[in-house]
Amino acid sequence: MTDPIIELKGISKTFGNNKVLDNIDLTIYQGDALGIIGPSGTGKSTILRIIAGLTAPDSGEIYIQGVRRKGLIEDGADAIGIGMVFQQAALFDSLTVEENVGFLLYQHSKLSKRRIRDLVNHRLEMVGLGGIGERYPSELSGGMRKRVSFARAIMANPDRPQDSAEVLLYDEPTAGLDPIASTVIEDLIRELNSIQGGCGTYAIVTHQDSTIRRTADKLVFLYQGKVQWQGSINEVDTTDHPLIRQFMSGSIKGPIQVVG
Ligand SMILES: Nc1ncnc2c1ncn2[C@@H]1O[C@H](COP(=O)(O)OP(=O)(O)OP(=O)(O)O)[C@@H](O)[C@H]1O
Repeated sequence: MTDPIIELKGISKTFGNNKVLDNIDLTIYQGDALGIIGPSGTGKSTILRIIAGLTAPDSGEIYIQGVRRKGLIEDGADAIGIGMVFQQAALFDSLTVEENVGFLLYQHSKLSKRRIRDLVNHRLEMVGLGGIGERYPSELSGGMRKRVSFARAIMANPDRPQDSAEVLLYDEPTAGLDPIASTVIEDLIRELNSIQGGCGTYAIVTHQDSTIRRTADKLVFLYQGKVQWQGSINEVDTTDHPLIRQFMSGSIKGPIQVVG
């Protein structure tokens, strides 16, 4: 087994009266392809935001490569870069694709415009969108916008390699996509996992069966604030854990309360 790259210890988070995460322990190892699954509203996105340093837990500790994180990501950089691909591509509509992908480099680096353009083009090629840098997000399909947001998440500054994302967090990257567009994104997630300059470790939140099966090696199942089950992708079909059986079959009968 490789070393832990991210460790959550005793993480709790309450919104109002809603205790969303209740003393959660979770470890992500170098090279993990971890799927986080569970019914709606069980705190999957919240966990990703806590790992990314965008949301503070109420209690508990977060270790990044063995170093305890203090505060949020804005309070100090982690030892490794952690990138997040959001459910909505979250691109700036008034900027071109190139300006979106190179946004942080244009804002914060001393690299020349030409150098940034080359780096952006390379990333766009990695996601299969070479040559579209001049277009605006409104001119792209939903799947293309997601791929552009991938390119932005894996953008690296050669002057600050420590800022490159070593861990990527995907929040429902295939939600709302047709099955073929989903396959393109799923393949991309896997490819980024293996190619040089990609992101070797990732966690993915998804409801889509194909995405669970094609992108995750390990799974954690969240429900009622707790990690209720962990296992490999193969075990998801063989375990007789009642929560997993109900969830994977989509049955309304079982221990998971049907909301609405
Ligand atoms: N900033 C916030 N303020 C108040 N409540 C919040 C906030 N963020 C999340 N919540 C609540 O916390 C709960 C968990 O939300 P979260 O988005 O993490 O769930 P999820 O498992 O990702 O859900 P889904 O599968 O539907 O996307 C929900 O009840 C949500 O309404």
